[in-house]
Amino acid sequence: MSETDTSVHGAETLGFQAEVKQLLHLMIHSLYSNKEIFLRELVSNASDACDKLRFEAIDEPDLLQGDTDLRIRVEYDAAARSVTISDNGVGMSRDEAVSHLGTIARSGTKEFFSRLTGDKQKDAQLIGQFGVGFYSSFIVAQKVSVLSRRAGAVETDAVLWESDGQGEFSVTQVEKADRGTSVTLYLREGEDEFLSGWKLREVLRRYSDHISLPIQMLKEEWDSEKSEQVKKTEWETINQANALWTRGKSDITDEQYQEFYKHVAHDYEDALAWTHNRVEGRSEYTQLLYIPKHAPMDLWDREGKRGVKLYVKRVFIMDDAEQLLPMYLRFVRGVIDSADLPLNVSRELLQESRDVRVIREGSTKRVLSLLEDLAENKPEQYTTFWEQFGQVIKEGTGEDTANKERIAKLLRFASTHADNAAQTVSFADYVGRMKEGQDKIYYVSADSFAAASHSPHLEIFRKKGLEVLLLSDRVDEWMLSYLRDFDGKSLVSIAKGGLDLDQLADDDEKKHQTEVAETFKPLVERLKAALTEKVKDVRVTGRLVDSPACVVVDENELSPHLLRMLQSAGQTAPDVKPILEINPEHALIARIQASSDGDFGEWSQLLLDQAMLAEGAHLADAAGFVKRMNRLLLGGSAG
Ligand SMILES: Nc1ncnc2c1ncn2[C@@H]1O[C@H](COP(=O)(O)OP(=O)(O)OP(=O)(O)O)[C@@H](O)[C@H]1O
Repeated sequence: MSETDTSVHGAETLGFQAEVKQLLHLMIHSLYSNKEIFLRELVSNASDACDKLRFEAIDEPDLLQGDTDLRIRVEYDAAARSVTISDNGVGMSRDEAVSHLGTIARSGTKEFFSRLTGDKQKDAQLIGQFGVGFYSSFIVAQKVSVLSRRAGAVETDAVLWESDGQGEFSVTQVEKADRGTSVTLYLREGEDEFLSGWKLREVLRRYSDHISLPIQMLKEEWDSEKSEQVKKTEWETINQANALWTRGKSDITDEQYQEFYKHVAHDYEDALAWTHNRVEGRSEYTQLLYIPKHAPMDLWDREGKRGVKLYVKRVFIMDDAEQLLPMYLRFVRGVIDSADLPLNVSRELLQESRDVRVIREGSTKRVLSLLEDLAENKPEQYTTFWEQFGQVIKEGTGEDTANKERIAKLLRFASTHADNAAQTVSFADYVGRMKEGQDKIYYVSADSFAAASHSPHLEIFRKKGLEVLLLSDRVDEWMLSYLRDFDGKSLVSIAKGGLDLDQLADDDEKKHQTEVAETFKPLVERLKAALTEKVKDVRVTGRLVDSPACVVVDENELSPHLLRMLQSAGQTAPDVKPILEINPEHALIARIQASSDGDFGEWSQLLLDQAMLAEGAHLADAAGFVKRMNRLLLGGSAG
């Protein structure tokens, strides 16, 4: 928070929050090559301020005080070397100016600062993602003055906020004849290019044409006597000044769509893709929804910002209307403009509204179609999307049962096919590569990709050339509890239950397995007796090739990986004893079989412990394991 320093002639000097100072410094250095964005940001703020006023005036029409033509004006003064952006929007009170223009109160702030690297280019991108906003004024201005009067406040109760962007700002109570905000930038040395009507018009048209309010500048005419452009007293509107989403698709260029995205999403980068539709019939609404290129800083913050902007008949109602899209599409940004909702709709009302339910279902379908289109026709873009938002989409399998099948088709996994961590395999790819006789989709889940891809359970699959999906995202186990099959093929964990690869084994193999099980029966019984408290069962397996043993759990039990996740989340997890499976072909099994009764207990324990370790478990008695292993390595006896 800011702290009060001095109070001179009614002006109060306050310090910026530490993060603001840091951000200002970074912004000036990292974003200089794209300095004209300050104009976009200030116009965007002015437009938001007008939207807010229009919304507040629904309940309190007096706020408009007869001045109902909301607009934004841009002026320059060559002599004073200043540019001013003014609006007749909602304005700010003194306290609002202090907190909005002196601090950053946004979720994801901590995360943002922790990710800065000092590398100009990378940081510029991060700042862009974080949102540059008002502070971008200081890229070109050595001093900024904000004069503002809150709608509803009296003339004498306006505020003048001033700063050179160095660490402090001052606020003074002043008079202002009309409502709204004027931001004046006193340009730095060398920034004179913005003292030109032509240049300002060019930048405004490029960045702010989508703004639905008129953006006005004073008319200029060429004076041949003076040989210069001369300003008139009349204002002219330099943008189209109608809401972009109400225009026909063919009247909007990609650049205009992108600039509008930056305005609604407060993003600095282009969007990855968008979908724009007008829905008519029983429910009438327009949606313009975008998928960003980057996950926001607060994607995993439950309190984080989400949702789209809601308009009712072109009147702005609220930012972040969460009810308009399901949680797993929380990264989508954009606008929904309803013709059916009442103007005084509240957040509570949104929760119960049938119209909202219809909009939500319709919008979800549109976003899914957009993603399907990317996946099919623009695979590179889909890869970008998946890297950023894949884990969130997986939540949809549990959250949105109605669309579960469509969501399942959008999922991508790592698998033993490419054997790297990139999640590029769809269920359809997997099914297309299934072996003859294979009727299941196999997967293994672990705490990390490395643990999954080194799982001993994979050995027989690798040997037989059967593909296995390698799952290691935190959300995977949760997803699997909802997603049991795909296209009629059940999803089967290779670490659970007695693996039934019978259809894939030939007669000789089957015969061999039965014989082996018979031969090793006595050893199995000995192991069971030695590990009686620690395992549920011991059996001979055909699933191992290089490892001597592994642990599995029963089909209907929670996997060890899931149990560990529950424990680390502080939940009480049931006590599940594993089943120890041994590889009869392994030399270590032969060694154990030959060990004396005195050593057998130690060997059994060692076998179990190493199988647990390979599975990713933490041993309760790791020191005991090490001692035991060393003793046995040196050929000693249990003593
Ligand atoms: N012209 C204005 N009229 C009224 N309030 C304003 C105006 N400009 C800025 N503000 C207030 O200051 C706040 C901070 O503005 P700033 O541009 O830094 O961030 P933002 O618009 O919230 O987000 P972003 O940084 O992503 O643009 C705004 O949210 C708004 O409350």
